[in-house]
Amino acid sequence: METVSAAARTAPAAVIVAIDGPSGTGKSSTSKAVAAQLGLSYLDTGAQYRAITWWMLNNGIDVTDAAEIATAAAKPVIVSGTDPSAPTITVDGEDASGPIRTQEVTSKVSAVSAVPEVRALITELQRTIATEAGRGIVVEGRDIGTTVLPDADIKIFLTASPEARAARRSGEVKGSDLAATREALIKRDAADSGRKTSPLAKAADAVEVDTTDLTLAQVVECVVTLVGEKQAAK
Ligand SMILES: Nc1ncnc2c1ncn2[C@@H]1O[C@H](COP(=O)(O)OP(=O)(O)OP(=O)(O)O)[C@@H](O)[C@H]1O
Ligand SMILES: Nc1ccn([C@H]2C[C@H](O)[C@@H](COP(=O)(O)O)O2)c(=O)n1
Repeated sequence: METVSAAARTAPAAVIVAIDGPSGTGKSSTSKAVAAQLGLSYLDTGAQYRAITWWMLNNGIDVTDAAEIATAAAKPVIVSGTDPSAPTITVDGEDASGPIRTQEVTSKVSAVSAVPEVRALITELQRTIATEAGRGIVVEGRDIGTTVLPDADIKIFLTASPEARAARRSGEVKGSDLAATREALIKRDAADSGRKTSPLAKAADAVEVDTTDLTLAQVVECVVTLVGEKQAAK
């Protein structure tokens, strides 16, 4: 007869939460808060694409040349720390959390992340991290529900008007130009939605949450409730 340990009998099943959406819809803030509240790990997949872009820029790779990007893609070692209260990202052992947020990286990341060889490597890394998260994980990005974790327990697609998203982003940087921020967001979303390989898209079975008129606390409560309902129905 098969024996089951006491720990295995009592341990709750790991829960996988996929949160996708365009830039500035609140994916990172929401995902971190939900993960912290539910005791889950957290993975910012955008940070991984930013990290590989930063490495390419630092290593003289022509980021307008897809073939050059593809050839170099496996060289950097990217490590993500998944504690929602202190997420980390290193490239070849170096802390990259600051440099990956520069304007230069933001303006180049869509081109680098569109290269299929980059996506294949980063997707594999993301799946390994999700598999190893003992209690479960909240993974946020653009293609998590459609491609990276199509069997996620719950998929959320966050949206917000371009005006609300631009206002949120402008609020982070003193003196920033609201119209220019809005145009930059729209341009990056168009590039991310228009690429051939796993574009930004809502999975057919994702729940869409429009955050335009919701506070961050309301969005977090909404997602925590949806996760709870899904787990209760299991
Ligand atoms: N519901 C909300 N109401 C008001 N501000 C919010 C809300 N959600 C997030 N924010 C703020 O908007 C900004 C962008 O949020 P966040 O970084 O979480 O978005 P994101 O979708 O992860 O963006 P990106 O994809 O560009 O990384 C942050 O300053 C955050 O504090
Ligand atoms: N799953 C993902 C996550 C991110 N990207 C790309 C596209 C984004 O413009 C960029 C930066 O993401 P952010 O830090 O703004 O969330 O990374 C992707 O292609 N797939």
